[in-house]
Amino acid sequence: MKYAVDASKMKQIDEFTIEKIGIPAMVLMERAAYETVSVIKRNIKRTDRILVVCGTGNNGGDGVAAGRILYGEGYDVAILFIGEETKCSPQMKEQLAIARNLELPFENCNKLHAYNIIIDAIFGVGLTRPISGYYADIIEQINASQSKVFSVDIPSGISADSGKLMSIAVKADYTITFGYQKHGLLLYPGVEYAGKIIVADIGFPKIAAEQANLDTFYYEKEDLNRLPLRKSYSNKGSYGRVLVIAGSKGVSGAAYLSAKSAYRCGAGLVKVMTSEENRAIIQTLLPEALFSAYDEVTEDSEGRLRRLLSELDWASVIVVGPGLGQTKEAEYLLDIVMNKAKVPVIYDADAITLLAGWMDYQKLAGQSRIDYLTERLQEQSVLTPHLKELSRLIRVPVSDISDNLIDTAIQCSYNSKLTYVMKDARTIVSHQHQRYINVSGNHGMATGGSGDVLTGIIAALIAQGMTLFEASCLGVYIHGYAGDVAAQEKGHYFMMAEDLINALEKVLQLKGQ
Ligand SMILES: NC(=O)C1=CN([C@@H]2O[C@H](COP(=O)(O)OP(=O)(O)OC[C@H]3O[C@@H](n4cnc5c(N)ncnc54)[C@H](OP(=O)(O)O)[C@@H]3O)[C@@H](O)[C@H]2O)[C@@H](O)CC1
Ligand SMILES: [K+]
Repeated sequence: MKYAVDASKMKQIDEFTIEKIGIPAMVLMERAAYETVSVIKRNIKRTDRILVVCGTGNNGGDGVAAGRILYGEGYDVAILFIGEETKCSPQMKEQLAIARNLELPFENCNKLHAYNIIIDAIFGVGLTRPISGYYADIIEQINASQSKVFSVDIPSGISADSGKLMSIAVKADYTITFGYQKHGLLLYPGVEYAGKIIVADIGFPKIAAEQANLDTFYYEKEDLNRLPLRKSYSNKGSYGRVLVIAGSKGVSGAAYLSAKSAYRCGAGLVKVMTSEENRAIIQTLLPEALFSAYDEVTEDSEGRLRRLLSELDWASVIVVGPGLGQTKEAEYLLDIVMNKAKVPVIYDADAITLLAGWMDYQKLAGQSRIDYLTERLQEQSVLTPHLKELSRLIRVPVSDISDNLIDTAIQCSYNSKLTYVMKDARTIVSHQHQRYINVSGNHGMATGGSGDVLTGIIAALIAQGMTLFEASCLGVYIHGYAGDVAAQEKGHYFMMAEDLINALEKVLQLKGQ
């Protein structure tokens, strides 16, 4: 697990390190410059011509210092300073003075074509507003050039908070970022502008991060070790009972995919509760699953309710929604789950659309939709909307959500015990004040049934004892990782949901490696 920061958390860490610990800003800057140089040297040739493009802030200072170090080692380097010198930060002023004392060449016009390596040190985490004028012209020229581009801390023009373009941004081949990953480098489109990202340690002490209360993290391969332990002395009862309430007349795929994924991720028992019509197909495709029909014709309504309640009591975790439809029947089932379930519930797909529809007809008496959900659903609930479903749920346009993914996640879960899994190219899992940004996965996963697989994986992890938040974060990571394996084996066009389930075999075997 690694933390990622936004601009304000990074500033808190900087300030604490400089002011409370006493490490001078220039020391940090020199270390940042050395780390930058070390990455550059590994990726260029001695004969290359290097142009360092610097802005007025400390990002520019890092760039000038890196240029000076390379110059000292005999590289062919020039500095292009853009901006007004009177506006420079104190450290940038010092770096410029040092560079001048050493008679580093300064380029005073933008002859970018004469250089084949560009160090982008125009803006870092201090970028606060859209870029225009001369700055935008230079960035355009950098992007049009054939040069290899190294961005210092973050590609200039990418918001460190959201990953969005502040009108235009440098397209880098490498980004050397200091101390911590930035939200903007993990989120789209920032990811695509950053190229290969190197997180460099420049000596921020641990205590600086602790006092900043870092609250956003991501997983890497070693986090697969978080998978629940399996004991040699155990039986199927030790690994939980997943009840998948899913599917409708003639719609069995979603229920099948969810249930199979739950089994493949280690759940002890999985029961599919679906329409009687799906009995034959589910029992043929997945004979390991128990079966229960929610529309048994021989039952009267009381008998049916009794059986539904006993199924809810049987389960240690419930999935409701995949392929369930939005009929009266589906509403009835959802209503019972919401009111009677005493175990964790994952609300997915049609269940989320039905919840949104209910809220449309309710008089919420000034209560926000997020607060209504918090009050109405059991604390032990996970909601897994993709952005369109989330938009219907909280009545915020998709474009606003996608422009403010992290802020939306904070709003949803800050005053709530619910866990939100906001599914997108970078899925965000949010629970109270913590957020997880998922970095596994690829566009090949944008295929029917992919979400049903995810739901089954999360359910299995909850069934095996993980908390809802942990299970959601790890479930999303595993799902994406399986997508990466499937893409490697089958290709982005060809792969489909069943391939994700098959790829789980390889992913789960990575635990302990
Ligand atoms: N502090 C530390 O300890 C360490 C910091 N480090 C480095 O410092 C970087 C952060 O430095 P920073 O805070 O000085 O901000 P930075 O990104 O250089 O840009 C701010 C400048 O840009 C300007 N500006 C902003 N938007 C603009 C626009 N649209 N168009 C035009 N101008 C615009 C803004 O001007 P103003 O808003 O004042 O008009 C200001 O002059 C960080 O990313 C890392 O690389 C490392 O050395 C490690 C130690
Ligand atoms: K930069």
